[in-house]
Amino acid sequence: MWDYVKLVALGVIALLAAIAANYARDEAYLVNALTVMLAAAATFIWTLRNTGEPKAVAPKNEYFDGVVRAGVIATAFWGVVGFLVGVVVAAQLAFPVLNFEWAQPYLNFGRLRPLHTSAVIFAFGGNALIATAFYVVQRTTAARLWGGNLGWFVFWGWQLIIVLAATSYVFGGSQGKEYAEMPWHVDILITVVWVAFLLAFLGTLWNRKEPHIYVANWFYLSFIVTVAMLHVVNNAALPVSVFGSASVQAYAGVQDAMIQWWYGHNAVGFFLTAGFLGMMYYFVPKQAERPVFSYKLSIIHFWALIFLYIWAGPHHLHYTALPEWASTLGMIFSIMLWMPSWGGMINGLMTLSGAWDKLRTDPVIRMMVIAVGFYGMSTFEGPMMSIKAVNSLSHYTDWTIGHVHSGALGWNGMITFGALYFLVPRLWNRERLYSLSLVSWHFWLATIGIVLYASSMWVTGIMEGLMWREVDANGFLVNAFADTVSAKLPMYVVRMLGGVMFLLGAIIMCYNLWMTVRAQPAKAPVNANNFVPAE
Ligand code: HEM
Ligand code: HEM
Ligand SMILES: [Cu+2]
Repeated sequence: MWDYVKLVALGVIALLAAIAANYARDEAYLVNALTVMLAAAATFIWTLRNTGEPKAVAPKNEYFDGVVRAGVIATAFWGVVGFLVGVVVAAQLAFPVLNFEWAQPYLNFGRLRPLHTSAVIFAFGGNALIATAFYVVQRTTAARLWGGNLGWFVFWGWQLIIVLAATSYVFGGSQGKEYAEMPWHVDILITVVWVAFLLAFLGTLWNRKEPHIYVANWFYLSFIVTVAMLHVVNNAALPVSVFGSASVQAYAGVQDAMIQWWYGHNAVGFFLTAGFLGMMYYFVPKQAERPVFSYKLSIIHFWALIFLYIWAGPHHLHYTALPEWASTLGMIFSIMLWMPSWGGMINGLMTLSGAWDKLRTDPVIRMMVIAVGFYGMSTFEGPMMSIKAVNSLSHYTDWTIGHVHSGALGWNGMITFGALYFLVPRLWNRERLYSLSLVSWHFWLATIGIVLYASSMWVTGIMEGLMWREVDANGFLVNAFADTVSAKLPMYVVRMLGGVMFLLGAIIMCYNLWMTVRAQPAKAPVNANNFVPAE
Protein backbone atom coordinates (compact mmCIF):
# COMPACT_ATOMS: atom_id res chain seq x y z
CA MET A 1 0.00 0.00 0.00
CA TRP A 2 2.68 2.45 1.14
CA ASP A 3 4.64 1.66 -2.05
CA TYR A 4 1.67 2.69 -4.19
CA VAL A 5 1.29 5.98 -2.31
CA LYS A 6 4.98 6.62 -2.95
CA LEU A 7 4.64 5.76 -6.62
CA VAL A 8 1.74 8.16 -7.09
CA ALA A 9 3.55 10.92 -5.24
CA LEU A 10 6.76 10.43 -7.24
CA GLY A 11 4.83 10.32 -10.50
CA VAL A 12 3.08 13.59 -9.64
CA ILE A 13 6.36 15.24 -8.67
CA ALA A 14 8.03 14.13 -11.91
CA LEU A 15 5.07 15.44 -13.91
CA LEU A 16 4.97 18.80 -12.11
CA ALA A 17 8.72 19.16 -12.55
CA ALA A 18 8.33 18.49 -16.28
CA ILE A 19 5.65 21.20 -16.49
CA ALA A 20 7.86 23.58 -14.52
CA ALA A 21 10.75 22.85 -16.89
CA ASN A 22 8.53 23.62 -19.85
CA TYR A 23 7.50 27.03 -18.52
CA ALA A 24 10.87 27.88 -16.93
CA ARG A 25 11.70 31.58 -17.18
CA ASP A 26 15.43 31.25 -16.55
CA GLU A 27 18.22 28.78 -17.11
CA ALA A 28 18.89 28.05 -13.44
CA TYR A 29 15.24 27.21 -12.82
CA LEU A 30 15.13 25.06 -15.94
CA VAL A 31 18.14 23.01 -14.86
CA ASN A 32 16.68 22.65 -11.34
CA ALA A 33 13.33 21.49 -12.70
CA LEU A 34 14.97 18.94 -14.98
CA THR A 35 17.11 17.66 -12.09
CA VAL A 36 14.04 17.20 -9.87
CA MET A 37 12.24 15.47 -12.72
CA LEU A 38 15.10 13.03 -13.26
CA ALA A 39 15.51 12.39 -9.53
CA ALA A 40 11.79 11.71 -9.11
CA ALA A 41 11.73 9.46 -12.18
CA ALA A 42 14.74 7.46 -11.01
CA THR A 43 13.22 7.02 -7.56
CA PHE A 44 9.94 6.05 -9.21
CA ILE A 45 11.61 3.26 -11.20
CA TRP A 46 13.56 2.10 -8.16
CA THR A 47 10.39 1.97 -6.06
CA LEU A 48 8.50 0.21 -8.83
CA ARG A 49 11.12 -2.51 -9.12
CA ASN A 50 10.95 -3.12 -5.37
CA THR A 51 7.16 -2.98 -5.04
CA GLY A 52 5.70 -6.21 -3.78
CA GLU A 53 9.13 -7.62 -2.93
CA PRO A 54 9.40 -8.98 0.58
CA LYS A 55 11.08 -6.31 2.68
CA ALA A 56 13.96 -7.25 4.92
CA VAL A 57 12.85 -6.31 8.42
CA ALA A 58 15.71 -4.78 10.35
CA PRO A 59 16.20 -6.38 13.74
CA LYS A 60 14.86 -3.96 16.33
CA ASN A 61 18.01 -4.12 18.41
CA GLU A 62 20.29 -3.00 15.62
CA TYR A 63 21.46 0.53 15.01
CA PHE A 64 20.43 2.12 11.73
CA ASP A 65 23.94 2.53 10.37
CA GLY A 66 23.39 2.27 6.62
CA VAL A 67 22.52 5.95 6.46
CA VAL A 68 25.54 6.85 8.58
CA ARG A 69 27.81 4.92 6.21
CA ALA A 70 26.30 6.76 3.25
CA GLY A 71 26.78 10.05 5.12
CA VAL A 72 30.44 9.28 5.73
CA ILE A 73 31.01 8.61 2.03
CA ALA A 74 29.12 11.79 1.08
CA THR A 75 31.16 13.85 3.58
CA ALA A 76 34.45 12.67 2.10
CA PHE A 77 33.21 13.13 -1.46
CA TRP A 78 31.78 16.64 -1.04
CA GLY A 79 34.80 17.59 1.05
CA VAL A 80 37.11 16.91 -1.87
CA VAL A 81 34.75 18.70 -4.28
CA GLY A 82 34.42 21.75 -2.02
CA PHE A 83 38.17 22.02 -1.35
CA LEU A 84 38.86 21.63 -5.06
CA VAL A 85 36.52 24.48 -5.92
CA GLY A 86 38.22 26.45 -3.11
CA VAL A 87 41.57 25.91 -4.81
CA VAL A 88 40.03 26.97 -8.12
CA VAL A 89 38.62 30.24 -6.75
CA ALA A 90 41.89 30.89 -4.93
CA ALA A 91 43.70 30.41 -8.25
CA GLN A 92 41.24 32.72 -10.01
CA LEU A 93 41.94 35.46 -7.48
CA ALA A 94 45.67 35.09 -8.02
CA PHE A 95 45.47 34.66 -11.80
CA PRO A 96 42.32 36.29 -13.23
CA VAL A 97 42.98 34.73 -16.67
CA LEU A 98 41.57 31.57 -15.14
CA ASN A 99 38.14 33.14 -15.54
CA PHE A 100 38.29 31.61 -19.03
CA GLU A 101 36.54 33.48 -21.79
CA TRP A 102 34.98 30.29 -23.17
CA ALA A 103 33.49 29.40 -19.79
CA GLN A 104 31.63 32.70 -19.32
CA PRO A 105 29.47 33.36 -17.50
CA TYR A 106 29.15 29.92 -15.92
CA LEU A 107 32.56 29.37 -14.36
CA ASN A 108 33.57 32.87 -13.38
CA PHE A 109 34.68 33.70 -9.84
CA GLY A 110 31.33 35.26 -8.95
CA ARG A 111 29.46 32.02 -9.59
CA LEU A 112 32.08 29.60 -8.30
CA ARG A 113 32.56 31.39 -4.98
CA PRO A 114 29.07 30.59 -3.62
CA LEU A 115 29.52 27.11 -5.08
CA HIS A 116 32.62 26.77 -2.89
CA THR A 117 31.02 28.16 0.27
CA SER A 118 27.88 26.04 -0.11
CA ALA A 119 29.87 22.92 -0.99
CA VAL A 120 32.12 23.15 2.06
CA ILE A 121 29.54 24.41 4.58
CA PHE A 122 26.38 22.61 3.54
CA ALA A 123 27.63 19.63 1.56
CA PHE A 124 30.81 18.72 3.47
CA GLY A 125 29.82 20.19 6.85
CA GLY A 126 26.12 19.34 6.50
CA ASN A 127 26.72 15.71 5.63
CA ALA A 128 29.26 15.41 8.44
CA LEU A 129 26.74 16.88 10.89
CA ILE A 130 23.82 14.75 9.75
CA ALA A 131 25.85 11.53 9.70
CA THR A 132 27.47 12.08 13.08
CA ALA A 133 24.21 13.31 14.65
CA PHE A 134 22.55 10.07 13.56
CA TYR A 135 25.46 8.02 14.84
CA VAL A 136 25.85 9.82 18.16
CA VAL A 137 22.18 10.04 19.05
CA GLN A 138 21.75 6.29 18.54
CA ARG A 139 24.86 5.37 20.53
CA THR A 140 24.12 7.69 23.45
CA THR A 141 20.43 6.83 23.77
CA ALA A 142 20.72 3.08 23.03
CA ALA A 143 17.83 3.43 20.60
CA ARG A 144 17.48 2.84 16.86
CA LEU A 145 17.11 5.93 14.70
CA TRP A 146 13.45 6.86 14.76
CA GLY A 147 11.19 6.92 11.71
CA GLY A 148 12.11 3.85 9.67
CA ASN A 149 13.39 5.13 6.37
CA LEU A 150 13.10 8.77 7.40
CA GLY A 151 16.88 8.78 7.78
CA TRP A 152 17.22 7.87 4.09
CA PHE A 153 14.80 10.63 3.15
CA VAL A 154 16.98 13.12 5.01
CA PHE A 155 20.14 11.79 3.38
CA TRP A 156 18.89 11.74 -0.22
CA GLY A 157 16.90 14.95 0.21
CA TRP A 158 20.06 16.69 1.39
CA GLN A 159 22.08 15.40 -1.61
CA LEU A 160 19.37 16.65 -3.96
CA ILE A 161 19.43 20.07 -2.28
CA ILE A 162 23.20 20.23 -2.75
CA VAL A 163 22.99 19.42 -6.44
CA LEU A 164 20.12 21.89 -6.97
CA ALA A 165 21.95 24.69 -5.16
CA ALA A 166 25.25 24.07 -6.94
CA THR A 167 23.76 23.93 -10.42
CA SER A 168 21.59 26.94 -9.66
CA TYR A 169 24.63 29.13 -8.88
CA VAL A 170 26.52 28.00 -11.97
CA PHE A 171 23.51 28.82 -14.15
CA GLY A 172 22.99 32.19 -12.50
CA GLY A 173 20.26 31.63 -9.90
CA SER A 174 20.99 33.25 -6.53
CA GLN A 175 19.20 35.23 -3.85
CA GLY A 176 22.35 37.24 -3.31
CA LYS A 177 22.36 36.60 0.45
CA GLU A 178 25.64 35.15 1.61
CA TYR A 179 25.35 31.49 2.73
CA ALA A 180 21.64 31.71 1.83
CA GLU A 181 22.07 32.02 -1.93
CA MET A 182 19.72 29.12 -2.70
CA PRO A 183 16.67 30.29 -4.66
CA TRP A 184 13.24 30.14 -3.04
CA HIS A 185 12.18 26.73 -4.36
CA VAL A 186 15.32 25.10 -2.95
CA ASP A 187 14.64 26.90 0.35
CA ILE A 188 11.27 25.17 0.57
CA LEU A 189 12.87 21.77 0.02
CA ILE A 190 15.48 22.56 2.68
CA THR A 191 12.69 23.31 5.16
CA VAL A 192 10.99 19.97 4.48
CA VAL A 193 14.19 17.93 4.78
CA TRP A 194 15.26 19.83 7.87
CA VAL A 195 11.96 19.11 9.64
CA ALA A 196 12.44 15.42 8.80
CA PHE A 197 15.94 15.62 10.29
CA LEU A 198 14.53 17.20 13.46
CA LEU A 199 11.82 14.53 13.74
CA ALA A 200 14.27 11.65 13.28
CA PHE A 201 16.53 13.15 15.95
CA LEU A 202 13.75 13.98 18.42
CA GLY A 203 12.01 10.63 17.91
CA THR A 204 15.23 8.82 18.76
CA LEU A 205 15.71 10.93 21.88
CA TRP A 206 12.12 10.22 22.84
CA ASN A 207 12.67 6.44 22.55
CA ARG A 208 15.89 6.53 24.51
CA LYS A 209 16.67 3.71 26.90
CA GLU A 210 19.23 5.86 28.66
CA PRO A 211 17.43 8.28 31.01
CA HIS A 212 20.13 10.94 30.76
CA ILE A 213 20.52 12.96 27.57
CA TYR A 214 24.25 13.21 26.92
CA VAL A 215 25.49 16.75 26.32
CA ALA A 216 26.55 16.09 22.70
CA ASN A 217 22.86 15.67 21.90
CA TRP A 218 22.05 19.06 23.41
CA PHE A 219 24.49 20.67 21.01
CA TYR A 220 23.13 18.76 18.03
CA LEU A 221 19.56 19.60 18.97
CA SER A 222 20.27 23.31 19.42
CA PHE A 223 21.98 23.26 16.02
CA ILE A 224 18.99 21.64 14.30
CA VAL A 225 16.36 23.86 15.95
CA THR A 226 18.22 27.13 15.55
CA VAL A 227 19.18 26.51 11.93
CA ALA A 228 15.51 25.83 11.18
CA MET A 229 14.54 29.17 12.71
CA LEU A 230 17.32 31.11 10.98
CA HIS A 231 16.57 29.55 7.63
CA VAL A 232 12.85 30.25 7.68
CA VAL A 233 13.14 33.85 8.87
CA ASN A 234 16.04 34.88 6.63
CA ASN A 235 14.56 33.34 3.49
CA ALA A 236 11.10 34.86 3.72
CA ALA A 237 10.58 36.03 0.16
CA LEU A 238 7.97 36.40 -2.55
CA PRO A 239 8.76 34.60 -5.81
CA VAL A 240 8.38 36.79 -8.90
CA SER A 241 6.88 33.79 -10.67
CA VAL A 242 6.36 30.15 -9.70
CA PHE A 243 8.28 29.32 -12.86
CA GLY A 244 11.42 31.34 -12.12
CA SER A 245 14.28 31.54 -9.62
CA ALA A 246 13.91 35.24 -8.90
CA SER A 247 12.22 36.37 -5.70
CA VAL A 248 11.80 39.56 -3.70
CA GLN A 249 12.97 39.63 -0.09
CA ALA A 250 10.33 40.21 2.56
CA TYR A 251 12.50 42.85 4.25
CA ALA A 252 14.16 45.89 2.81
CA GLY A 253 17.19 48.05 3.44
CA VAL A 254 18.97 47.90 6.75
CA GLN A 255 16.39 45.53 8.24
CA ASP A 256 17.18 43.05 5.51
CA ALA A 257 20.89 43.48 6.16
CA MET A 258 20.41 42.94 9.88
CA ILE A 259 18.32 39.82 9.39
CA GLN A 260 20.82 38.48 6.87
CA TRP A 261 23.71 38.88 9.32
CA TRP A 262 21.67 37.61 12.23
CA TYR A 263 21.37 34.55 10.01
CA GLY A 264 24.95 34.63 8.75
CA HIS A 265 26.52 34.95 12.13
CA ASN A 266 24.36 32.28 13.70
CA ALA A 267 24.99 29.98 10.76
CA VAL A 268 28.56 30.19 12.02
CA GLY A 269 27.38 29.86 15.62
CA PHE A 270 25.03 26.94 15.24
CA PHE A 271 25.97 25.19 12.00
CA LEU A 272 29.75 25.58 12.16
CA THR A 273 30.06 25.70 15.94
CA ALA A 274 27.28 24.11 18.02
CA GLY A 275 26.85 21.10 15.74
CA PHE A 276 30.60 20.55 15.54
CA LEU A 277 30.84 20.88 19.33
CA GLY A 278 28.38 18.00 19.50
CA MET A 279 30.93 16.10 17.45
CA MET A 280 33.73 17.15 19.79
CA TYR A 281 31.86 16.09 22.92
CA TYR A 282 31.34 12.59 21.56
CA PHE A 283 34.40 11.77 19.49
CA VAL A 284 37.18 13.35 21.58
CA PRO A 285 36.33 11.39 24.76
CA LYS A 286 35.79 8.23 22.69
CA GLN A 287 39.08 8.45 20.85
CA ALA A 288 40.98 9.47 24.01
CA GLU A 289 39.17 6.80 26.02
CA ARG A 290 38.71 9.32 28.81
CA PRO A 291 35.55 10.89 30.25
CA VAL A 292 34.77 14.52 29.39
CA PHE A 293 36.98 16.74 31.56
CA SER A 294 34.08 18.54 33.27
CA TYR A 295 30.47 17.73 32.66
CA LYS A 296 29.42 20.78 34.67
CA LEU A 297 31.51 23.02 32.44
CA SER A 298 29.90 21.48 29.37
CA ILE A 299 26.44 22.49 30.61
CA ILE A 300 27.51 26.05 31.49
CA HIS A 301 29.32 26.28 28.18
CA PHE A 302 26.20 25.13 26.33
CA TRP A 303 23.78 27.63 27.85
CA ALA A 304 26.20 30.53 27.75
CA LEU A 305 27.04 29.83 24.12
CA ILE A 306 23.49 29.66 22.85
CA PHE A 307 22.41 32.66 24.88
CA LEU A 308 25.26 34.87 23.67
CA TYR A 309 25.68 33.82 20.04
CA ILE A 310 22.29 34.95 18.89
CA TRP A 311 23.00 38.65 19.72
CA ALA A 312 26.39 38.98 18.08
CA GLY A 313 25.30 39.30 14.43
CA PRO A 314 25.64 43.11 14.16
CA HIS A 315 29.45 42.78 14.30
CA HIS A 316 29.17 42.06 10.56
CA LEU A 317 27.67 45.50 9.98
CA HIS A 318 29.91 47.92 11.87
CA TYR A 319 30.02 51.42 10.37
CA THR A 320 27.00 50.89 8.14
CA ALA A 321 23.46 52.29 8.20
CA LEU A 322 22.82 50.08 11.23
CA PRO A 323 22.05 52.11 14.37
CA GLU A 324 25.08 52.67 16.58
CA TRP A 325 23.48 50.96 19.59
CA ALA A 326 22.87 47.75 17.63
CA SER A 327 26.46 47.71 16.48
CA THR A 328 27.67 48.21 20.06
CA LEU A 329 25.37 45.46 21.31
CA GLY A 330 26.82 43.06 18.75
CA MET A 331 30.34 44.00 19.76
CA ILE A 332 29.69 43.48 23.47
CA PHE A 333 28.04 40.12 23.04
CA SER A 334 30.88 39.04 20.76
CA ILE A 335 33.46 39.89 23.38
CA MET A 336 31.49 38.02 26.04
CA LEU A 337 31.34 35.06 23.66
CA TRP A 338 35.04 34.56 24.07
CA MET A 339 34.48 33.06 27.56
CA PRO A 340 32.10 30.18 26.79
CA SER A 341 34.03 29.47 23.61
CA TRP A 342 37.20 28.98 25.55
CA GLY A 343 35.26 27.03 28.17
CA GLY A 344 34.45 24.58 25.40
CA MET A 345 38.00 24.54 24.16
CA ILE A 346 39.37 23.89 27.64
CA ASN A 347 36.85 21.14 28.16
CA GLY A 348 37.89 19.48 24.93
CA LEU A 349 41.61 19.80 25.51
CA MET A 350 41.56 18.82 29.19
CA THR A 351 39.64 15.67 28.33
CA LEU A 352 43.09 14.44 27.40
CA SER A 353 44.47 14.93 30.90
CA GLY A 354 46.14 11.71 31.90
CA ALA A 355 46.28 10.64 28.27
CA TRP A 356 48.61 13.26 26.80
CA ASP A 357 50.98 10.54 25.64
CA LYS A 358 48.33 9.64 23.04
CA LEU A 359 49.30 12.79 21.17
CA ARG A 360 52.55 11.04 20.32
CA THR A 361 51.09 7.69 19.46
CA ASP A 362 47.70 8.40 17.93
CA PRO A 363 47.53 10.73 14.90
CA VAL A 364 43.72 10.67 15.02
CA ILE A 365 43.66 12.24 18.48
CA ARG A 366 46.27 14.72 17.27
CA MET A 367 43.88 15.74 14.52
CA MET A 368 41.07 16.28 17.02
CA VAL A 369 43.28 18.23 19.41
CA ILE A 370 44.53 20.59 16.73
CA ALA A 371 40.90 21.10 15.69
CA VAL A 372 40.03 22.20 19.22
CA GLY A 373 43.14 24.38 19.22
CA PHE A 374 42.02 26.14 16.04
CA TYR A 375 38.56 26.51 17.52
CA GLY A 376 40.16 28.35 20.41
CA MET A 377 42.22 30.48 18.08
CA SER A 378 39.36 31.58 15.85
CA THR A 379 37.09 32.27 18.81
CA PHE A 380 39.75 34.57 20.19
CA GLU A 381 40.32 36.25 16.85
CA GLY A 382 36.57 36.73 16.25
CA PRO A 383 35.86 38.70 19.45
CA MET A 384 38.92 40.80 18.73
CA MET A 385 37.73 41.57 15.19
CA SER A 386 34.31 42.49 16.52
CA ILE A 387 35.78 45.46 18.42
CA LYS A 388 34.85 48.47 16.31
CA ALA A 389 38.33 49.95 16.20
CA VAL A 390 39.82 46.65 15.05
CA ASN A 391 36.99 46.04 12.59
CA SER A 392 37.58 49.42 10.98
CA LEU A 393 40.90 47.97 9.85
CA SER A 394 39.94 44.33 9.24
CA HIS A 395 36.57 44.72 7.55
CA TYR A 396 36.56 44.32 3.75
CA THR A 397 40.07 42.87 3.90
CA ASP A 398 41.51 39.38 3.62
CA TRP A 399 41.91 39.29 7.37
CA THR A 400 38.26 38.21 7.49
CA ILE A 401 38.99 35.47 4.95
CA GLY A 402 41.91 34.26 7.08
CA HIS A 403 39.68 34.21 10.17
CA VAL A 404 37.02 32.27 8.29
CA HIS A 405 39.44 29.61 7.14
CA SER A 406 41.29 29.15 10.41
CA GLY A 407 37.85 28.28 11.80
CA ALA A 408 36.65 26.38 8.75
CA LEU A 409 39.77 24.41 7.85
CA GLY A 410 41.26 24.20 11.32
CA TRP A 411 38.19 23.56 13.40
CA ASN A 412 35.44 22.20 11.13
CA GLY A 413 37.77 20.39 8.75
CA MET A 414 40.07 18.76 11.29
CA ILE A 415 37.36 17.64 13.74
CA THR A 416 35.46 16.10 10.82
CA PHE A 417 38.55 14.26 9.59
CA GLY A 418 39.06 12.95 13.13
CA ALA A 419 35.45 11.77 13.29
CA LEU A 420 35.73 10.03 9.89
CA TYR A 421 38.89 8.20 10.98
CA PHE A 422 37.05 7.13 14.10
CA LEU A 423 33.89 6.06 12.30
CA VAL A 424 35.04 4.12 9.26
CA PRO A 425 36.62 1.11 11.02
CA ARG A 426 33.60 0.88 13.31
CA LEU A 427 30.91 1.31 10.69
CA TRP A 428 32.46 -1.23 8.33
CA ASN A 429 33.43 -3.51 11.20
CA ARG A 430 37.16 -3.38 10.50
CA GLU A 431 39.89 -4.04 13.03
CA ARG A 432 41.79 -0.81 12.44
CA LEU A 433 42.59 1.91 9.95
CA TYR A 434 44.60 0.90 6.90
CA SER A 435 47.51 3.18 7.71
CA LEU A 436 48.28 5.45 10.65
CA SER A 437 51.27 6.89 8.86
CA LEU A 438 48.96 8.14 6.09
CA VAL A 439 46.90 9.80 8.83
CA SER A 440 50.09 11.50 9.94
CA TRP A 441 50.74 12.66 6.37
CA HIS A 442 47.23 14.05 6.20
CA PHE A 443 47.69 15.76 9.53
CA TRP A 444 50.89 17.55 8.51
CA LEU A 445 49.76 18.49 5.02
CA ALA A 446 46.52 19.93 6.37
CA THR A 447 48.20 21.72 9.27
CA ILE A 448 50.89 23.33 7.12
CA GLY A 449 48.22 24.17 4.53
CA ILE A 450 46.13 25.98 7.14
CA VAL A 451 49.11 27.85 8.50
CA LEU A 452 50.02 29.03 4.98
CA TYR A 453 46.41 30.04 4.35
CA ALA A 454 45.87 31.91 7.60
CA SER A 455 49.22 33.65 7.80
CA SER A 456 49.15 34.83 4.17
CA MET A 457 45.70 36.28 4.78
CA TRP A 458 46.80 38.09 7.93
CA VAL A 459 49.63 39.65 6.00
CA THR A 460 47.52 40.75 3.01
CA GLY A 461 44.59 41.74 5.19
CA ILE A 462 46.53 44.04 7.47
CA MET A 463 48.59 45.33 4.55
CA GLU A 464 45.61 46.30 2.44
CA GLY A 465 43.76 47.73 5.47
CA LEU A 466 46.74 49.97 6.21
CA MET A 467 47.24 50.90 2.56
CA TRP A 468 43.60 51.94 2.20
CA ARG A 469 43.79 54.35 5.12
CA GLU A 470 47.21 55.80 4.33
CA VAL A 471 47.00 59.56 3.67
CA ASP A 472 49.66 62.11 2.86
CA ALA A 473 50.36 65.37 4.66
CA ASN A 474 47.47 67.06 2.84
CA GLY A 475 45.00 64.33 3.72
CA PHE A 476 44.90 62.74 0.26
CA LEU A 477 44.86 58.96 -0.11
CA VAL A 478 48.29 57.65 -1.00
CA ASN A 479 47.28 54.38 -2.67
CA ALA A 480 44.90 53.63 -5.50
CA PHE A 481 42.73 50.55 -4.99
CA ALA A 482 44.57 48.79 -7.81
CA ASP A 483 47.87 49.26 -5.93
CA THR A 484 46.53 47.20 -3.05
CA VAL A 485 45.36 44.50 -5.44
CA SER A 486 48.73 44.12 -7.12
CA ALA A 487 50.53 44.17 -3.77
CA LYS A 488 48.54 41.10 -2.74
CA LEU A 489 49.61 38.78 -5.55
CA PRO A 490 52.40 36.87 -3.76
CA MET A 491 50.17 36.21 -0.78
CA TYR A 492 47.38 34.94 -3.00
CA VAL A 493 49.79 32.41 -4.48
CA VAL A 494 50.81 31.28 -0.98
CA ARG A 495 47.14 30.88 -0.02
CA MET A 496 46.53 28.80 -3.11
CA LEU A 497 49.46 26.52 -2.26
CA GLY A 498 48.11 26.14 1.27
CA GLY A 499 44.78 25.11 -0.24
CA VAL A 500 46.48 22.58 -2.52
CA MET A 501 48.17 20.99 0.51
CA PHE A 502 44.90 20.85 2.40
CA LEU A 503 43.22 19.23 -0.60
CA LEU A 504 46.04 16.70 -1.02
CA GLY A 505 45.66 15.71 2.61
CA ALA A 506 41.94 15.11 2.09
CA ILE A 507 42.62 12.94 -0.97
CA ILE A 508 45.09 10.88 1.06
CA MET A 509 42.36 10.47 3.68
CA CYS A 510 39.93 9.18 1.06
CA TYR A 511 42.48 6.62 -0.11
CA ASN A 512 43.19 5.55 3.47
CA LEU A 513 39.50 5.16 4.32
CA TRP A 514 38.86 3.30 1.07
CA MET A 515 41.69 0.88 1.79
CA THR A 516 40.43 0.43 5.35
CA VAL A 517 37.15 -0.84 3.97
CA ARG A 518 38.73 -2.78 1.10
CA ALA A 519 41.84 -4.31 2.58
CA GLN A 520 41.43 -4.63 6.31
CA PRO A 521 40.20 -7.92 7.77
CA ALA A 522 36.73 -7.79 9.25
CA LYS A 523 36.40 -8.15 12.97
CA ALA A 524 34.70 -11.27 14.27
CA PRO A 525 30.99 -10.53 13.79
CA VAL A 526 30.12 -10.17 17.45
CA ASN A 527 27.11 -7.90 17.59
CA ALA A 528 29.40 -4.96 17.18
CA ASN A 529 26.51 -2.88 16.01
CA ASN A 530 23.87 -4.16 18.37
CA PHE A 531 22.93 -2.32 21.48
CA VAL A 532 21.08 -5.12 23.19
CA PRO A 533 23.23 -8.21 23.67
CA ALA A 534 21.62 -11.16 21.87
CA GLU A 535 20.38 -13.79 24.34
C1 HEM B 1 41.31 23.80 0.06
C2 HEM B 1 40.67 24.48 0.92
C3 HEM B 1 40.07 25.84 0.67
C4 HEM B 1 40.46 26.86 -0.15
C5 HEM B 1 41.69 26.92 -1.04
C6 HEM B 1 39.51 27.93 0.00
C7 HEM B 1 39.54 29.13 -0.70
C8 HEM B 1 38.62 30.13 -0.61
C9 HEM B 1 38.62 31.36 -1.37
C10 HEM B 1 39.67 31.75 -2.41
C11 HEM B 1 37.57 32.11 -0.99
C12 HEM B 1 37.16 33.49 -1.51
C13 HEM B 1 37.87 34.56 -0.78
C14 HEM B 1 37.59 35.93 -1.28
O1 HEM B 1 36.50 36.19 -1.82
O2 HEM B 1 38.48 36.79 -1.15
C15 HEM B 1 36.88 31.37 0.03
C16 HEM B 1 35.77 31.82 0.72
C17 HEM B 1 35.15 31.11 1.74
N1 HEM B 1 35.44 29.81 2.15
FE1 HEM B 1 37.00 28.69 1.53
N2 HEM B 1 38.57 27.56 0.91
C18 HEM B 1 38.86 26.28 1.35
C19 HEM B 1 38.15 25.53 2.26
C20 HEM B 1 37.04 25.96 2.96
C21 HEM B 1 36.32 25.20 3.95
C22 HEM B 1 36.66 23.77 4.39
C23 HEM B 1 35.31 26.00 4.41
C24 HEM B 1 34.22 25.75 5.45
C25 HEM B 1 34.01 24.68 6.14
C26 HEM B 1 35.40 27.25 3.70
C27 HEM B 1 34.53 28.31 3.86
C28 HEM B 1 34.59 29.49 3.17
C29 HEM B 1 33.72 30.62 3.45
C30 HEM B 1 32.63 30.68 4.53
C31 HEM B 1 34.07 31.64 2.54
C32 HEM B 1 33.47 33.04 2.45
C33 HEM B 1 34.23 33.96 3.35
C34 HEM B 1 33.74 35.38 3.45
O3 HEM B 1 32.92 35.80 2.64
O4 HEM B 1 34.17 36.11 4.35
N3 HEM B 1 36.44 27.20 2.83
N4 HEM B 1 37.53 30.16 0.24
C1 HEM C 1 33.49 33.86 19.50
C2 HEM C 1 33.44 33.48 18.28
C3 HEM C 1 33.51 34.36 17.07
C4 HEM C 1 33.31 35.71 16.93
C5 HEM C 1 32.93 36.74 17.99
C6 HEM C 1 33.50 36.01 15.53
C7 HEM C 1 33.47 37.29 15.00
C8 HEM C 1 33.62 37.60 13.68
C9 HEM C 1 33.80 38.91 13.12
C10 HEM C 1 33.87 40.21 13.93
C11 HEM C 1 33.85 38.79 11.78
C12 HEM C 1 34.12 39.89 10.75
C13 HEM C 1 32.92 40.60 10.32
C14 HEM C 1 33.25 41.61 9.27
O1 HEM C 1 34.11 42.47 9.48
O2 HEM C 1 32.63 41.55 8.20
C15 HEM C 1 33.71 37.40 11.47
C16 HEM C 1 33.62 36.87 10.21
C17 HEM C 1 33.41 35.53 9.96
N1 HEM C 1 33.55 34.50 10.87
FE1 HEM C 1 33.80 34.70 12.84
N2 HEM C 1 33.79 34.87 14.85
C18 HEM C 1 33.81 33.84 15.75
C19 HEM C 1 34.08 32.52 15.48
C20 HEM C 1 34.05 31.97 14.22
C21 HEM C 1 34.22 30.58 13.90
C22 HEM C 1 34.52 29.48 14.91
C23 HEM C 1 34.04 30.45 12.55
C24 HEM C 1 34.07 29.24 11.65
C25 HEM C 1 33.96 28.07 12.01
C26 HEM C 1 33.73 31.77 12.04
C27 HEM C 1 33.40 32.06 10.73
C28 HEM C 1 33.27 33.33 10.22
C29 HEM C 1 32.87 33.60 8.87
C30 HEM C 1 32.45 32.56 7.81
C31 HEM C 1 32.96 34.98 8.69
C32 HEM C 1 32.78 35.75 7.40
C33 HEM C 1 31.43 36.25 7.22
C34 HEM C 1 31.34 37.00 5.91
O3 HEM C 1 31.04 36.35 4.91
O4 HEM C 1 31.59 38.21 5.88
N3 HEM C 1 33.78 32.66 13.07
N4 HEM C 1 33.59 36.69 12.65
CU1 LIG D 1 29.74 36.75 13.13
